[in-house]
Amino acid sequence: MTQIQETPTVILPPVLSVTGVGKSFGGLHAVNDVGFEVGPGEVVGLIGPNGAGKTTMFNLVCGQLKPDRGSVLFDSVDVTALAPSAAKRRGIMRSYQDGGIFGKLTAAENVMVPMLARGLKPRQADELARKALGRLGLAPVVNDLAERLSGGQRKLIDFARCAVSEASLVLLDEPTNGVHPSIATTMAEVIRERQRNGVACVIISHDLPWIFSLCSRVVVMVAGEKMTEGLPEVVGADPRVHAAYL
Ligand SMILES: Nc1ncnc2c1ncn2[C@@H]1O[C@H](COP(=O)(O)OP(=O)(O)OP(=O)(O)O)[C@@H](O)[C@H]1O
Repeated sequence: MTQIQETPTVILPPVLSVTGVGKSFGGLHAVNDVGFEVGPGEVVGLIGPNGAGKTTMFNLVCGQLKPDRGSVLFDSVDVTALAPSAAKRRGIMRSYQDGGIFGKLTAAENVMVPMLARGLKPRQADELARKALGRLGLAPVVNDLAERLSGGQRKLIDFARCAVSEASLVLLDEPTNGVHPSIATTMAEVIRERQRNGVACVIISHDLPWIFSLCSRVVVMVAGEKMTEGLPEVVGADPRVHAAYL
């Protein structure tokens, strides 16, 4: 009789583990007792109406803000008290809602900065930067100063910078804002490619069709609290989520 051997299931520890995190500004609970996990190579959406606390949550994860309560573990190490530069060195990379780039540098130079910082030769960094920007439709403006470019183009520079990083966790804040839908599709392809290389990603977006098609799981925040989390199709059909957006 043939014996069928079961393949053992390997459960990898989460790359990011946020537990009971809270942050208040004066009397305002911007983030109130929120927890969620992100597995290695997982792409998770973070959605919610304006003022829900999503960007504050990113600031708490990457060390830009210190939580009043709770903990943030990255690769099973407590990074709650780490400075942003230390979090970055450990492998957490983020993009910013406003593009967060250097206006007096060219588009290519902006993308090169983190690559040079990690020791790549200028020529190699320049080549990779141009390639990443070209893929996002920015080939004609690679040599233009970032301050001369549109908000959408600056968002793409910020995205390209994340795409070429060696981070194992990337936090993207409204990456498709002001971006043409065809380029948003290319961005999703880039994120999936990074995912296949084991890079985990948390994405804040108000573009629900885009985020639902990309993520394996969606966390919903409303007024500083986690309302729910689950599969995109389940979250998308939840009347509480619809009500929160209305
Ligand atoms: N540094 C700060 N000082 C005071 N209040 C702040 C600060 N940062 C955020 N807030 C407040 O905390 C709440 C949550 O803001 P946050 O930017 O995290 O929300 P969000 O979900 O990212 O919103 P949006 O989708 O509009 O970007 C808001 O009421 C905001 O005004």
